[in-house]
Formats: sequence, C-alpha cells, structure tokens
Amino acid sequence: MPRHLPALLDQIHTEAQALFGQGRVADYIPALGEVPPRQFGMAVALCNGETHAVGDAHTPFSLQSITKLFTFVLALKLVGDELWQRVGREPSGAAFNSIVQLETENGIPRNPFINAGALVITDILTTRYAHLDYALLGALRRLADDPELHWNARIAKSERDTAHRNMAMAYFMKSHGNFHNPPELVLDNYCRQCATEMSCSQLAQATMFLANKGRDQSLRGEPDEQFLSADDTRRVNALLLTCGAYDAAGDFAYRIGLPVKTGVGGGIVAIVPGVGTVAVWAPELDAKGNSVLGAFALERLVQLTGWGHNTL
Ligand SMILES: NC(=O)CC[C@H](N)C(=O)O
Repeated sequence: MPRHLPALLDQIHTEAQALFGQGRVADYIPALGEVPPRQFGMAVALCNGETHAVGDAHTPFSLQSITKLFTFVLALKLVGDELWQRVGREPSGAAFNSIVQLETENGIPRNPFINAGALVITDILTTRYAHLDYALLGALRRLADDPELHWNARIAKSERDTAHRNMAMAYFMKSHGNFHNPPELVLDNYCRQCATEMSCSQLAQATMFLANKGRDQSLRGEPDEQFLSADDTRRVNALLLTCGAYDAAGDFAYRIGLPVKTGVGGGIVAIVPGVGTVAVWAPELDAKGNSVLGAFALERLVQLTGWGHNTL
C-alpha cells in the first residue's frame, strides 16, 4: 500500500475538479435529475483494515446499476451455474438499456450487468424470496456494516413511474419464456433495488469481499463470513472487468484495468483483488452513463499507485 495514499487522494480530488461541467446528471429518472452536479467523493478500503476518504465520500447517493453486482452475487449463491441458462456472460457492446440483442438472441440477455440481464436476475430472486426488497437490504446492511441502510422511496417511485423501457424488455423476455414472475412485480423490486443509497465509504466496505477472496469482515465485531466462494469471487471479478461498464467496458479496461461496476447515480466501485476496493461518486455522466470524474479519478489512482499492474 502506498504510504502516501491520503496525499494521493487529495491530489486526485483537486485534479478532478477541473472536469466539473463536462458531463450531465442523469434525468431520465426524474428524481435523479435533481441531484446537485458538482459533487465528488472517493473512498478506499484496504484488506489490511485501513480506510481513507476524500471529498463527499460520506454523502449517500443512488447506487442504481451498482446494485446489479449485489443481486448477481446473491443469485449466484442461490442457484449457481443454472443461472447461465437464463443470462449470458459476454460483453454486450450496446447501451445499458438496449433492447435490440434480445430479439436476435431468443430473449437471453448478454450479461447480468445490463438492464435486461439484471431484470432476469431480479426475476430469479423474486421467485426465491417472498420479500426480495427486505432480503436484499438485509444482505447489504451486513456487507456495508450499516443497519440503517435503506432505499430512497421517492427515487424508486420516480423510476417505477417511468420504467416503460425496462417493462418492455421484461415482457419481451416473458414472450420467450425467460421471465417467470409478473413483470410489474419484478419491476417494483428492481426499482427499489436500484434506489438503494450508500456513501462511497459504505460502498467500498460493502464490496470488500470481492478483494478478499469472498470473505466479508465485519466492522461491528460480528464473525467473518465466507460470503462467496473464492472461485466464484474470481469469476465475478472477471465479469466486472469485461461487462461492468456497459458499452464502455473496453475503454474502462484500457484506462483502469480493474473490475468495476458503474451506475447512473454517478457511482463507480473498483476492485483491486488482494489489495482493497475503491468507491468514487460524482453525478455528472458521459454519453454512455458513466461518471466522468469517477472514471478520471480511478484512472489517476491506478497510474499513481500501480494497482492492477501485476494482476493482468
Ligand atoms: N445504468 C444504470 O445505472 C441504470 C439503472 C437504472 N435503474 C435503469 O434501469 O435504467
């Protein structure tokens, strides 16, 4: 671990300010459009227990697609490899909310991290849990070490009221037999899931199991838990590297070279296996729906620390 990490984070924080104004806050979910754009936070959690944070790292933000990582892990734990009969594991090269591939690929989404794939995952979890929203919240509260963690009901409703495109995908997959529950019910769960809020420091903590061969260490004195097997952890990280940033996954791999998951709330989490996790948040997005300052900050961090250089 670089001794001077706090100074590096300060430097990145300062450099990132120059990029304010280059992106736009997502407003296709109306309530997300109200988030003040000029915010930036970054938090690092290290496997040795150290944590570092800068800027707005303790401000909660809407996780949005970052929740796809958690729901996928839960589904993988529950149904294992059977899951691959209903969703692929190839990069899509298309926008996160694209519908076109479903038509030529028999209603099987390319991967679990685009909207269509995440909807199938939420469908799988809806079959397994009578109250998926609370089951998911329970898992996230444990991972983030925060019993108060919640979803934002206003943002969930705002997305649900305008979820026409996701609903269309759900019905299309249902016509192919790849959707088992009523789309309305799954969309209710999906919109609540996406509206879950965490700060950067909580998100870095909640994803530590991915840097730690699947082991979740509690900050609150609870016993450690093997949350995911070491093999599955390696697989999840591979998928995050190839599919975690939608149709910018190649660009992210080139610039940052780490497993990542992005969301239209402006958050990005990156995993540095064996070292730690980095969560960054800045609401202004590029044209592909990824945080402009967030991607810049991660790129600078790997340049300045060398993280990831010996893992690829
Ligand atoms: N890329 C994202 O973060 C998208 C999530 C959002 N809830 C949607 O379905 O459109």
